[in-house]
Amino acid sequence: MTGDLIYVAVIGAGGVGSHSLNQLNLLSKSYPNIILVLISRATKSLRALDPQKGLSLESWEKDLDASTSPALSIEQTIQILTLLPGSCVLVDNTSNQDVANAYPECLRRGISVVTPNKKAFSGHISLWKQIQEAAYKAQPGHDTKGLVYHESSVGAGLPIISTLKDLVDTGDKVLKIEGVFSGTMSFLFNNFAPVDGEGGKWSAEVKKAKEAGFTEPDPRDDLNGVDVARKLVILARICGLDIESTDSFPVQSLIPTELERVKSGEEFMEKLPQFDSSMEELRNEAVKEGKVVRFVGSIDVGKKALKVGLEKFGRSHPIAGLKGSDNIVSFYTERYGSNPLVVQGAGAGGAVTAMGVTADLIKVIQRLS
Ligand SMILES: NC(=O)C1=CN([C@@H]2O[C@H](COP(=O)(O)OP(=O)(O)OC[C@H]3O[C@@H](n4cnc5c(N)ncnc54)[C@H](OP(=O)(O)O)[C@@H]3O)[C@@H](O)[C@H]2O)C=CC1
Ligand SMILES: N[C@@H](CC=O)C(=O)O
Ligand code: NA
Repeated sequence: MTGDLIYVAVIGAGGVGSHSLNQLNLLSKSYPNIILVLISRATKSLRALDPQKGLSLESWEKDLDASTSPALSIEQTIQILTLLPGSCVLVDNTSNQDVANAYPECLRRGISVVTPNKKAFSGHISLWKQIQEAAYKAQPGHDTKGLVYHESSVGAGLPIISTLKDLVDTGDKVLKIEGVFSGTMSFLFNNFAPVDGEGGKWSAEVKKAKEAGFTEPDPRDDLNGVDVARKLVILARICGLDIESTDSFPVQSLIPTELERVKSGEEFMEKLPQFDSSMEELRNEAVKEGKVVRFVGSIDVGKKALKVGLEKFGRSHPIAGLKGSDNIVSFYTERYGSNPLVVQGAGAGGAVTAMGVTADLIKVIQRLS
């Protein structure tokens, strides 16, 4: 399929970003009208000398490594995209707040946004409202505005946001959403407190989750429950609830009190083994009841009540039997009655998260073509 040129800028080339760039390379075989004009990391950037030709999607990694150009600010990136003579898409593969804060400006300038970054959609409600206001809608006066897609901000590539939007847009009434929303927490509890057999050491499992690329850049953002809280805020807002921020409801943190003030993620990881025994107590308490402990979240839409934290489950419960980094999300709605619509599968990891980003990019390209 061909069409007008679509200029793409990718910010962030880490665990998700590198897979996203490699998937973009594959995508460009079917959509030769895609032109990669820049890649930016926290420390360096790479710009196409000729924006009509773009960067090589085959050798982007080597070319970026060899680049001596400094990082670009989001303002510089917007400026570069604004001067291009066609449709532009910003792919934000960072967890950066400044980049997230700039989405309304991008959208107003007609730059579409595709991202797994949760910060914009789960931050203060005022930013969410600015994004909704600035994004394209099929209404007079909106024809020059950008599109925004963020499937991977909840459950990585799993179709959670698209499913919820379809339920809402087709007039179903969503009553409750509940499940396991963190790939990291799922991996940790599935391995630390398995249904069968011996579990590993808590801190060793945290290290493995980080190495596997499941955690946030700073794993404390997973362990303090905020990552799950962010996902719930996003889903609740799609259901029409005006949740002000992640501070608006109870969120259980698994960070030991003694480590709350530790400065760096590295120091935190170093000291975490000292607290393994308190997690073991938690595990043993559940075992005595014939149960396992898991980290879950729920949204009761009618009561506008969100909740994040530990719960115990019987060994035959679907949440107890999850494997790997699997998420499970159950949507209880009027149409689906007492048998919820359930989405389950890997909820973290570079490749599956980038899949959601690339699928969103395809939607944007198809709508712009
Ligand atoms: N990992 C996962 O399983 C999932 C991740 N996500 C989300 O995806 C996003 C990326 O996660 P992940 O790839 O794991 O994180 P990484 O830490 O691996 O990568 C982050 C990237 O962002 C870059 N970066 C940070 N700040 C800036 C900035 N100001 N300007 C330009 N580049 C910047 C970093 O640059 P440098 O390389 O120079 O450090 C790095 O390349 C996050 O928002 C995360 O929440 C969502 C779902 C699942
Ligand atoms: N750190 C997150 C990544 C995906 O959102 C998780 O573990 O779920
Ligand atoms: Na998703």
